[in-house]
Amino acid sequence: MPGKLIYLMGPSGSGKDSLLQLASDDLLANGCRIARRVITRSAESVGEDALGVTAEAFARMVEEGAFALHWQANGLSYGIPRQIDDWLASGLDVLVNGSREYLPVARQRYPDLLAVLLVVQPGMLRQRLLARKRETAAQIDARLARNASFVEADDGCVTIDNTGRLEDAKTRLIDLVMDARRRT
Ligand SMILES: Nc1ncnc2c1ncn2[C@@H]1O[C@H](COP(=O)(O)OP(=O)(O)O)[C@@H](O)[C@H]1O
Ligand SMILES: O=P(O)(O)OC[C@H]1O[C@H](OP(=O)(O)OP(=O)(O)O)[C@H](O)[C@@H]1O
Repeated sequence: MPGKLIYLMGPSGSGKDSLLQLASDDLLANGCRIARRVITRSAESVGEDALGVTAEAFARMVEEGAFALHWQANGLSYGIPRQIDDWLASGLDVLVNGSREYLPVARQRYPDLLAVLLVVQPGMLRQRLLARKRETAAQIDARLARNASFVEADDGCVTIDNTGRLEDAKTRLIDLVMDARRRT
């Protein structure tokens, strides 16, 4: 029986990377792999367990068919390795740190994916992005402006609120993943 693709999205600063890091052991223990992204961001500033590559290397990987999914945002290119298809075929669930903009394309390729939207109370994103100290003030403004173009949630996705403790968001994520597995 194929596994389930869990597509995690949320505005920049909502806590996707933090949540995946905190939940990684429990996800693994529950038969869910986390896809390691390839990003055209320097290794030092990747800030997650991603592979940083040059734009040229990324373009080559696209040509070679290295990615199951790939998109561009925030001036960067992101790729999800094809390996996820082997995991899914072998019955493992796979969690992807995805893009809200790219969701319709991802849905075409994986019609049964579970879309999960991580949200925080308005006003808190800037605070969290500033605390992260990865982007410049201008980059933070651009990321906040980008949010205006997305609806908060639709019928096709479930939400996790990360306004409070990250530990609570993790509990909700694990529940969702286990529930999705039971229904597959
Ligand atoms: N529940 C939380 N409470 C307080 N700070 C948090 C929480 N979740 C994430 N953060 C912090 O917010 C910042 C943005 O989180 P991050 O995981 O990088 O978000 P994203 O990957 O969605 O852009 C980081 O500095 C992180 O430590
Ligand atoms: O279409 P959107 O939903 O806006 O998403 C665009 C991209 O931004 C995030 O990446 P990244 O990890 O670089 O940014 P973040 O850490 O600031 O969330 C997200 O994971 C997407 O790859």
